[in-house]
Amino acid sequence: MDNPLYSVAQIRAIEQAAQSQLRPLGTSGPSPLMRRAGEAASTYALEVLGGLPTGRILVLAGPGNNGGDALEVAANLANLGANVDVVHLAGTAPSPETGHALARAQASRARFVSDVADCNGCCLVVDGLFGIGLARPLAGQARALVEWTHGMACPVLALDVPSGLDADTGSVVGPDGVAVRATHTITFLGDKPGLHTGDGCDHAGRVHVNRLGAHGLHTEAAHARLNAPALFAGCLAPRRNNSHKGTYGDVAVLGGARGMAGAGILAARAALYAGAGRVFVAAVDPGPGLDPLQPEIMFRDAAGFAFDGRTVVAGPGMGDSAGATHLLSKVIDGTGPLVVDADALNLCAASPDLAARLAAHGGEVVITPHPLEAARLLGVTAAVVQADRLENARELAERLDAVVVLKGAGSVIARPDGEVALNATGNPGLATGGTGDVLAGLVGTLLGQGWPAWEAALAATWLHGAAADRLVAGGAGPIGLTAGELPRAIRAELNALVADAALA
Ligand SMILES: NC(=O)C1=CN([C@@H]2O[C@H](COP(=O)(O)OP(=O)(O)OC[C@H]3O[C@@H](n4cnc5c(N)ncnc54)[C@H](OP(=O)(O)O)[C@@H]3O)[C@@H](O)[C@H]2O)[C@@H](O)CC1
Ligand SMILES: Nc1ncnc2c1ncn2[C@@H]1O[C@H](COP(=O)(O)OP(=O)(O)O)[C@@H](O)[C@H]1O
Ligand SMILES: [K+]
Repeated sequence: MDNPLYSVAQIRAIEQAAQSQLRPLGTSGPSPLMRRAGEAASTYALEVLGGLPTGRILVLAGPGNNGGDALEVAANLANLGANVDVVHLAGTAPSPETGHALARAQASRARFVSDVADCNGCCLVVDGLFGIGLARPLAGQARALVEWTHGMACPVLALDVPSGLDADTGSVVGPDGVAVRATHTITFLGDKPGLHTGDGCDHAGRVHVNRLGAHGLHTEAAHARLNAPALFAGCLAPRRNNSHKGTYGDVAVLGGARGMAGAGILAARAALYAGAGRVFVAAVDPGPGLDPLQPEIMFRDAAGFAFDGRTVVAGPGMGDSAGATHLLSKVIDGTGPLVVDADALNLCAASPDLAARLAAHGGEVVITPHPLEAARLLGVTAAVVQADRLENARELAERLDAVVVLKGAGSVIARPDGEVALNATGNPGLATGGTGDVLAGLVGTLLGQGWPAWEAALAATWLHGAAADRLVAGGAGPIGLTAGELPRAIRAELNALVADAALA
């Protein structure tokens, strides 16, 4: 599988298998994995620094095997001639590997110091305090060290996982927890979901994976992966010459409540720019009747609108009136492809009956909640959702028998059978009103062209983020990026992807 992401439990199993495979036959001595981790991380540190530095390198080593990795790094870099300081939080029962690493570091030119008071001028911090063995929030000296790193302007290289971050969930451990904010993370044996969602997006920096030579051991199927065009490339197709607007699907946005017409228009514009054959706004209240900037969009009264045979994007600017609820229940009871977003999700959260009917919907369904909408659907708080985005997205997908896009930094795309993908495109420029409406319109267009829900959700999330990245690269953000700019950028990204796929 491309870009697999492994849970801590899976990494532990891989580690065990690798240890027995790599130990010399018939011996029970230390495995070479920690040595390899140390070598890989020292090489990567020099890459980050652009060669052997003249300045000092500070290595923070914790009590467990993550600390062992750090001590290997300290020994390696010192032996190469670097000026290395080590702060070591010694444990009471180090593993044999960590014992060896400590002896190597002590025998090297690395200087062991008791605190970081005279390390302010260093050119690199190596964070080897805690990895996948983090068991509780950081406190005492470990916490103080992490807080100190927050003031450093130099690169910070985390070993395996930024200390303080939960590798499974991407949340900082503890109600008032702290975690290292790395510029780079080198992660061992396999990539981990927590580095790519929620707080992980701010704490991991650039993620580099090193399998420590343990290839062929990743037999247990990872149920999470990083989203990438390869996962939906099979659905990308160039337009046939002998085609017409009917070939590319009708998208109807069920929205347009009084005072919220803009949300429906944004979803409709996204559908248009993503290539829908015909785009309607089926408005629950009398509204503008025209988008002067995009007169291609057709406005209809939702009450008399024929939703059958069309892909419905329900929710953007739909409101929660009795009329809106009635129309939503009508489209949920239909059989066509369906996107459920925003107000439509809140109505489902408030009505177990609607939610049950949604779960029974006959056609393809993608729901696109932000964390608060997901929380309402699950009957918990947004903080609970954010504390474990993967599991909550999975739970929602299973309950509603739908593909879920749990939005926010590192969007989680989940399938009812438990498969999950994390999306790495996008940036905080998207944290502005209306961008979710654009995503919903984009998903609807792909569904309307016959894409399965999973691929449509993967592609839409990837394209939406890539469009935002394109805008930022061109100077239109992240500050002040507007949702209305996204559709054209999505068009550019989609055409580029289709052209690439045609060449492949
Ligand atoms: N084994 C191998 O072959 C390989 C392992 N590898 C590396 O090992 C890492 C995993 O090592 P690990 O299992 O020792 O866990 P680690 O992350 O060092 O932390 C556990 C230690 O911290 C302690 N502790 C926990 N939380 C704490 C807190 N909040 N505050 C204070 N203490 C706390 C805990 O003590 P305790 O909870 O028992 O008090 C224990 O001493 C992995 O991420 C990778 O870097 C790689 O080299 C590949 C090969
Ligand atoms: N910090 C961020 N990083 C990446 N993507 C983000 C970030 N903040 C928001 N987004 C994306 O922007 C969109 C916001 O959607 P939503 O919250 O529904 O907004 P609205 O309802 O105003 O349209 C989602 O696709 C979400 O994933
Ligand atoms: K670490």
